[in-house]
Amino acid sequence: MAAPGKCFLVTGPPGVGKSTLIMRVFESLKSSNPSFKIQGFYTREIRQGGERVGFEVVTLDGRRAPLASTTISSSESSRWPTVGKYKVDIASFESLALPELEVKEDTDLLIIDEVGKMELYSSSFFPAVLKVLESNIPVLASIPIPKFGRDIPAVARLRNHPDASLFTLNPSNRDAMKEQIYSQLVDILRKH
Ligand SMILES: Nc1ncnc2c1ncn2[C@@H]1O[C@H](COP(=O)(O)OP(=O)(O)OP(=O)(O)O)[C@@H](O)[C@H]1O
Repeated sequence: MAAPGKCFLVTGPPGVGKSTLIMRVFESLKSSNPSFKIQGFYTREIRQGGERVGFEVVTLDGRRAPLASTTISSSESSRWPTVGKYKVDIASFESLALPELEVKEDTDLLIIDEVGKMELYSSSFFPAVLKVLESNIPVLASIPIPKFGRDIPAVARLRNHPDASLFTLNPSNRDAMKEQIYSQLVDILRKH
């Protein structure tokens, strides 16, 4: 079992700065010690002509794969689940994200941005996240806030996990939260 508090969960409304915080913490950790072995992925928008047409998943070392799109309409994609106007390409997500969640002997930190509705359409994703939590590896992840009062069961489970510390962002506290998370993580990683 991971030591208490080794799972740092960042949450808050859409656009509040969860991904920005996670990437800033990642960059600060890497510049404090380039030999820290940090792996994981983040999700970013795909824009065309100023319009959001989908999302892609990007590993911390820069490999990319489509996650969801408004523009794909093949016979295959007609069976894909939808989130709003986006069709979720589960196979593409899994091909990149699942190997990234495999903890290696020298892994210091796992970054997962985010554990959200699209990602959770993969039935293998949440078990892989729980497996990371069961290892002794610190985790920095983002989770959505409940929408219209409805919580995603896997997200609720993560939030209530005994190893989880929750950081709820707003525009006034996000820079201070970044410093707080960074200083706690750098301490843990130095001892790891
Ligand atoms: N600390 C900050 N200072 C200034 N601008 C910020 C900060 N954090 C985020 N932003 C800006 O706010 C916008 C949204 O940030 P970001 O994508 O990190 O939010 P998010 O919470 O991850 O969004 P989503 O829920 O849609 O994934 C970006 O344009 C980003 O540059």
